[in-house]
Amino acid sequence: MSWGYASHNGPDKWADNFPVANGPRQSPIDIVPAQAVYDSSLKPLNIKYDPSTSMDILNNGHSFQVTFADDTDSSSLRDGPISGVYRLKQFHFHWGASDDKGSEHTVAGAKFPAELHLVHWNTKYPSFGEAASKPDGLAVVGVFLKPGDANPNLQKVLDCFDSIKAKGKQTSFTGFDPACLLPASLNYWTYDGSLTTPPLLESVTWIVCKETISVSPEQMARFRSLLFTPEGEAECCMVDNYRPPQPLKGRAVRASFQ
Ligand SMILES: NS(=O)(=O)c1ncc[nH]1
Ligand SMILES: [Zn+2]
Repeated sequence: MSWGYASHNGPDKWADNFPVANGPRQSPIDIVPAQAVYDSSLKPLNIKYDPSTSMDILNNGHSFQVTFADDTDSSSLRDGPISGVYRLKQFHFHWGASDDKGSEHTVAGAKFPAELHLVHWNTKYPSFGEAASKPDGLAVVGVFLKPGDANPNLQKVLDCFDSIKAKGKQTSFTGFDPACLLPASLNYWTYDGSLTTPPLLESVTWIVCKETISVSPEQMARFRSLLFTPEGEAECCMVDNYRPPQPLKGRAVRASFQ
């Protein structure tokens, strides 16, 4: 039985196979801006991505992800709340069956229809796999999607959904610069957390942007046209692939802005 987002294998069941699900630094969380502490020592995010590192786009049965070549530092994240260089490995999204839900982090209880995650690993470790088990191993930049005008940069990703509709489908996706998915302002909240999917490893420095990017209703419909299921199986729409907020357990959330 593998994990998923249904009632029989979803977030409430993950602790059965992944006991860290009840750990001290789980993600996502509800971010309460009024309780975030402004930290003037936090640096601006230093993000440099090289479009030639984008490789392919895959439906992995939980989300879709765009994977990057991470054998050099050419697509990486520096500064912000982290030390050293973290390489971009992949980005993916989480979304809902309707616009009233879908994000993993919430802001003073407010949910967004979708959330983008850009996953980076600390190059002080030899690989993503190694880094994923270390408390300072990963850094994920989160961006909320807000209903509004169509997002032309997002459309480039959505246009190849016909070739990755079912679980396991993959297609080439080169020359894409994920920086075009970032909001104009890189003001952020940051806290120590975890992967929001099994194995839920407590190795993530979360960097959640305050500013949102736009997505149109038609574009949200495209997200919801993907399938959790492989070809040949009864079709199950890929929707509500988000984990709800987890207990803060005394953690501080810092803000890079006043
Ligand atoms: N959703 S997440 O960014 O915490 C993640 N990345 C890889 C596995 N899970
Ligand atoms: Zn994610």
